[in-house]
Parts: sequence; C-alpha cells; structure tokens
Amino acid sequence: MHPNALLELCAELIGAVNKLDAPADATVSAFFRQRKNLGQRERGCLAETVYALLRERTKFQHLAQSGTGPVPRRLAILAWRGNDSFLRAALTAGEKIWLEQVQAIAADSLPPRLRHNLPDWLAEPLRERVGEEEFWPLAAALNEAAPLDLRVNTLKLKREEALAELKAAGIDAEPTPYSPLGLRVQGKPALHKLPLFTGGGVEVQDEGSQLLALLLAPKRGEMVVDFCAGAGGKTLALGAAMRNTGRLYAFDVSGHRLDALKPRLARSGLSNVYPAQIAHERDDRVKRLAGKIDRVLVDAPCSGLGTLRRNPDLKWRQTPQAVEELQAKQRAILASAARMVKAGGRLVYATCSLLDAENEQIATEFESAHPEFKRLPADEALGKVQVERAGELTESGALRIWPHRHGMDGFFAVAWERAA
Ligand SMILES: C[S@@+](CC[C@H](N)C(=O)[O-])C[C@H]1O[C@@H](n2cnc3c(N)ncnc32)[C@H](O)[C@@H]1O
Repeated sequence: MHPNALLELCAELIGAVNKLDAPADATVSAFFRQRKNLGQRERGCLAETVYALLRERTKFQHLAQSGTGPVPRRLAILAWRGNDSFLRAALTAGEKIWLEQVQAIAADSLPPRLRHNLPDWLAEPLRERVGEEEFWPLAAALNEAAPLDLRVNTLKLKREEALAELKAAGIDAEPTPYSPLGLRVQGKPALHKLPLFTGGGVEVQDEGSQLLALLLAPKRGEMVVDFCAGAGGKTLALGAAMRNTGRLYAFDVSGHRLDALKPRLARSGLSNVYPAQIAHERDDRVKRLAGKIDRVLVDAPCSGLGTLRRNPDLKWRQTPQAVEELQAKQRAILASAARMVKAGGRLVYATCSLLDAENEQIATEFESAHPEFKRLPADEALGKVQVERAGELTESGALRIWPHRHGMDGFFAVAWERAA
C-alpha cells in the first residue's frame, strides 16, 4: 500500500477509536473486518499506532494542537509505530518540519499530566495510595505493553513439557516468576494453530489471573462456584486444580460470555464444569445453593483499571460515577455469593482494579457486616499452592499486585474462611 494511503487509513481508524464510544479492541476488529485486503504487517502497524495514541493520549492531543491538516492525521503521525522511513514518504514538506520540531521537545520539560497520561480523577487516588516516588514508575508501567502469559493445563501436561513443546515450535518462553502454572512467551507469536494450544495444553492467561484461581485453591471432589465466570479464564484453572472431579458451577449474567467458555472447555478436557446463566445475583439457582458450597470465587465486575497495559482506552472511558455504580454491584454480588459458602468453606473476592474504592473498601465493609468470615493471610494460602515468594504479593493479608512492582496486570483479592 502507498505510504500516504496507509497513513490516511490510520487517521481514519484513530478518528473512530478516539470517539471513545466503544471498547478500542472492538472498534479496531470491526475496522479490520471491513478491510479484508489489509496485510498482517499493515494491521500490526495500525493497531500499534492506535494503542500508542491511547496510552499517551493527553500528550499527543496537546502536541497535535500545533501543525496543520486534520487532527486525526496529526495524531497518526505523532503516535506512528510503523517503519519511520515509510512514514516520512507519506509526509508533506511542512509535516516533516513540524514533526521534527515536535520531536525536539524534551519529554521531561512537559507538565506532569502530559507525562503520566492519566485523567486527574484516577491519577490522584493512585498518587495518594503509592506515594509520589512510586507514582511515576506505576504510571510508566501502566503505559507499557503487557507480555503474553500462558497457563499450562496440568490435567494434560507438566509446565516443563509445555515449555519444551514451545521451544520445539521455535517459540521462546520462560516460567513466570510467581505462578507455578505460568509461562511468559517472548514476542507475540501466533499460538492458535499450535497443537499445544488446540489440544488444550495451554490457555492464554495473565499471571495475575492465575494467582486469583490459586488463592481459591479448590480440591478434588469439592463443590465450587465461579460466580462471575465470564468467558471462563479462571473457571478453567479451577477445574484443572480440582483434577476434573467434584462440581464446578460457572455462573454469569451474560449468556454471550458463557458461550465463549464452551470451546475453551472442549479444548481443556474438563467435564466437571456446569455453566449456567443467572438473571442476577439473587437468582433462585444461587439461593438453592445456600450453605452448600466449599469454595466460591467472586471475580467481580470492576473498572478494569488494572489492565490498562492491554486496554488503555479504559482510563478515558471509565468515570468516577461508573466506579460508584460498580461498587454497588460489587457489594451486592459479594453479599449474595457469601450465602452459598458452607461452614469452614472459603470465599475469594477479586478485581482487576487498582482503586481502593473497589478493593479494600469493599472487603472491609463486607468484613464488618459478616464477622463470621475471617480473612486468611493470602501469602500463607498462596505458599501452600507452590506460589514462589508470595510475601512479595501481599498487603494487609490481601493479594495486591501492581504492574510496576510485579510485572503483571493490577489485581486485588481477599480470601476468607467461614467460621465452622
Ligand atoms: C471480571 S469479569 C469475569 C472474568 C472471568 N472470571 C475470567 O476469568 O475470564 C466479571 C463478570 O461478571 C459478570 N457479572 C456482572 N454482574 C453479575 C452478577 N450480578 N452476577 C454474576 N455475574 C455478573 C459479567 O458479565 C462479567 O463476565
């Protein structure tokens, strides 16, 4: 494709994504579906540029105030992640001079909000939570691309065996630092045609998500509920930990998301999983299981702000009002899910949010209203399931994962045991 045609296409995609009226990944996929003639490399360039723009949107929008021509084209030039000489071949003489001027601006001369690229309502609680010194590494880590992590399905093979299969396929990987089930893959190789993947030997799952399932630690023969199962990332990990025995209910209000679990279940070889759509958290199905369940995982709907490395649009699409609405949902779901836990059973509340409002606050409110649930020190619980150096991952007995400290998405989880 001619350089200017690709740059114009990039500007068009940026114009669509920058409206922020839909998740960026959905807009990008729809754009590519309508342009089937685009090659792999061109798609890669457009997607990388759009994500680069979303990560540093405040800075790029500020810089794009100078220059001439349509703003989406200026943004595409500034955020360009394709070949540099290819871009230059698309630029007018005026654009080349402008780009050089903008690139000469020293990043550290910019005001703070153009350096951290977070909305104020999010920057402030994070700065308060981790302190000024740690805030900057956190903001930088949130703007990095996430690595590709896999969870090995130990029903099918051992982690070393999966690693050897990847190596034989020419894919470099290494064991994840904390999860005993994880592999971190170098680069972004296509995995979906590998027999290791199609045969259910591995699933794509961030190391942090693996740790949440490990914290629930379900055992053979138990009755377990994954209350907010979605497309079942954690369900699959729980089913394998149960060695395909017992009963694992995968609940969700979204039938569409549960549908996405089905092909994954088929690959996994699990037959102990019972997916069920519920109308809401007080559904009769939930009530019927009151006091009967050994372990319940609440992977609550949340702002998703711990996953900004993958979903940078969320920082621009979420609002403080949305977080308040989510808190109400989180309280209601946790209270309902807790009723299912039997005496001596375990309850885990988890989010992929960085905000105390969705994490510690929800957990401590629950504890004050339910003294029969006692917090289990997460480092001890994780240590028992072979998580390395679990003490590095916990704060006040809860699992608290930070992208800048641990190299994973941001996660929070508390485990409680119900008094016998
Ligand atoms: C964080 S996502 C779950 C991700 C999933 N556990 C995984 O590992 O792939 C939260 C899920 O909660 C579901 N949800 C929202 N409200 C719910 C409710 N009242 N009861 C049960 N699930 C709910 C959403 O549909 C969404 O799939």
